[in-house]
Amino acid sequence: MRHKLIVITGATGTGKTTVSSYLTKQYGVDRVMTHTTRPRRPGEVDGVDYYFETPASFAANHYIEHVTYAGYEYGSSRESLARSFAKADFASIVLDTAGAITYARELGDQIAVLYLTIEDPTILKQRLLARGDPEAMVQQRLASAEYKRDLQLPAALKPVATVIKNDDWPAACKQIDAFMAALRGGAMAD
Ligand SMILES: Nc1nc2c(ncn2[C@@H]2O[C@H](COP(=O)(O)OP(=O)(O)O)[C@@H](O)[C@H]2O)c(=O)[nH]1
Ligand SMILES: Nc1ncnc2c1ncn2[C@@H]1O[C@H](COP(=O)(O)OP(=O)(O)O)[C@@H](O)[C@H]1O
Repeated sequence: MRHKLIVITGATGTGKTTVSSYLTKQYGVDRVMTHTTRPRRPGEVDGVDYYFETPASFAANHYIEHVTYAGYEYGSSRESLARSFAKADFASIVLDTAGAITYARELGDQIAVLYLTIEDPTILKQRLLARGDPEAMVQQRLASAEYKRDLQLPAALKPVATVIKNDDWPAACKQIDAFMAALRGGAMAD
């Protein structure tokens, strides 16, 4: 069976990290760790949620792609991807839509894309505050061009993305389960 990378993308607060954890718990999908210069949120752990970097240490790594999102740097490395594939046949990675487009172009049919969306984005603010994000960080995030951009599924991802509506978590799980059944069926047949 070939390795598959599930790229999870969508706007801040739509549930990307939650979906990634669900895939790990339910399906043993290993999450590819990425690097960031963003400060840690309460409860986040270095090497578990991200590799937290200083601007200098961030610049010293080698990335498949890297982006600036709401004023901070984020990047993903080939080494992290190889580490996940050594552990499991399926891996996931959480990316902004710019990163997802790069992965779709570079890795072709080795990836599958989940695009997360919610009907009423105004409730995202409450979700971010409930998650424990500082108010100032939430304001900065929701005002960013990247956040606004990621509220729409980019045209380049339309042919490869499965849209998951995450207004309601049990309903989202059903969509993810259907996606995994199709993906595992397809990967077995490869
Ligand atoms: N392109 C790219 N995006 C990343 C990477 N790591 C994280 N991101 C994205 O950066 C954005 C901001 O992430 P984060 O600060 O954790 O905020 P969150 O989306 O609110 O959880 C999200 O869209 C992440 O998916 C990466 O290595 N490359
Ligand atoms: N369907 C849902 N209904 C209510 N809250 C949710 C739902 N999905 C995720 N959340 C919560 O919303 C917050 C943001 O989710 P998270 O997975 O961190 O988003 P992202 O990684 O896309 O920024 C978290 O506190 C999470 O527990």
